[in-house]
Amino acid sequence: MLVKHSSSTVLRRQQFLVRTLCGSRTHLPKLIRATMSSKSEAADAESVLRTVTPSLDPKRHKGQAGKIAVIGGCREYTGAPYFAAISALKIGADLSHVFCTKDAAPVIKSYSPELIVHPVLEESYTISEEEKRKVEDKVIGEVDKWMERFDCLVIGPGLGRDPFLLECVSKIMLLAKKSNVPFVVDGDGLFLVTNSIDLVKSYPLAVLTPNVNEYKRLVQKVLNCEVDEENAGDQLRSLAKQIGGVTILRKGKTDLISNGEIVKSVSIYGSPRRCGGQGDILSGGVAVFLSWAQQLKSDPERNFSPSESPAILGCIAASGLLRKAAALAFTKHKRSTLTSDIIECLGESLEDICPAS
Ligand SMILES: NC(=O)C1=CN([C@@H]2O[C@H](COP(=O)(O)OP(=O)(O)OC[C@H]3O[C@@H](n4cnc5c(N)ncnc54)[C@H](O)[C@@H]3O)[C@@H](O)[C@H]2O)[C@@H](O)CC1
Ligand SMILES: Nc1ncnc2c1ncn2[C@@H]1O[C@H](COP(=O)(O)OP(=O)(O)OP(=O)(O)O)[C@@H](O)[C@H]1O
Ligand SMILES: [Mg+2]
Repeated sequence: MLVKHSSSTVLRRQQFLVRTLCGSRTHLPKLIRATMSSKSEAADAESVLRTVTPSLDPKRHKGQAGKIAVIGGCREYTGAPYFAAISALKIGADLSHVFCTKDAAPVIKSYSPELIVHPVLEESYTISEEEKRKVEDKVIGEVDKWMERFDCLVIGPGLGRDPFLLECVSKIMLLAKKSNVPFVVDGDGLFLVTNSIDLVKSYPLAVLTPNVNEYKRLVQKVLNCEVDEENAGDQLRSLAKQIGGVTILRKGKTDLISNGEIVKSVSIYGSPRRCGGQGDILSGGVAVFLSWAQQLKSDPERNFSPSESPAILGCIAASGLLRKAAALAFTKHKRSTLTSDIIECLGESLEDICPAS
């Protein structure tokens, strides 16, 4: 039988072996030294999922389990905002909104009647130079009407990179910060933030979820160096610290999470399929679990330690659930596993850990 060990067990064993064999740290082989100097603590994702997922209490009213808004969706991309928004609902949020361009809205609406879709964003090609200021005010006004009702935003899935649209989205980020609404920045939202890091700097309610390319660009821009795989945990911690303590979830074979203080890892076995859209599920999931963890934090009977910040807990829970659902979808669909198949497995995977009754 194949026995799997957690990375911390493996690390402890490596350290024990190395101490026993070499006696001194200076003699350690390079790879083991790198692992030791780049410590991250393996998170118990299932336990976090159990802690943050609320029970289905008949006394609660619509909205109390979370109101999420995705800012994304343009002419090219309609799948990404849909995946993020529908995942939020499938995990257990009560309401899921999408703010997208006028072109994308009918398409996203046609995927699902469950989503509330606002066709408010504009790309440069639809407006003249003279209209820009008026249109920007209108876009901001439309989003502002709703802002205080949201528990968390997901900014970026399928947003595209149109300069005028991104300018409007940077104003939406300022609105969210003014209202203390947490936000998850993903996809093209990270393109925007990497070029204007002040948009998120020192905002404790910001979570960045970069994939391999997005992370590389962030490291180059903020730390002015290349990605250092041998010291992955330490580098992530430095990056988060440099951006003023925002939370970063670095996606990959192992998901690494840091807020500049601690580094946690999630490496539950997921799926070998790398089809597009899995990061979008993750961003919707982080938004929901972060909102639930925020609710727990406001409970005076709960004593939160700094390592249990809602953002960190949200990232751990979403990563664990996505990986579990991806593994389940893969057992059913093998090579033809798609993002929609993984979304269909979110409920069953969460049920396995936190039964509804
Ligand atoms: N169905 C959809 O509408 C989808 C839209 N998406 C959106 O597409 C936009 C661009 O996102 P991308 O993730 O493509 O941007 P990236 O900058 O991550 O990827 C750009 C290119 O890098 C390559 N790449 C990706 N992962 C890599 C890896 N591990 N190693 C080496 N090369 C790699 C890809 O093949 C792609 O051509 C975002 O707005 C995103 O949200 C994606 O979320 C995927 C699904
Ligand atoms: N090599 C890998 N092995 C196992 N799981 C992985 C691997 N790479 C990524 N994942 C999982 O897939 C999730 C999505 O990561 P990915 O890098 O595909 O994001 P992305 O490129 O932003 O996706 P999207 O196509 O939605 O934009 C991660 O959180 C992680 O759990
Ligand atoms: Mg992505």
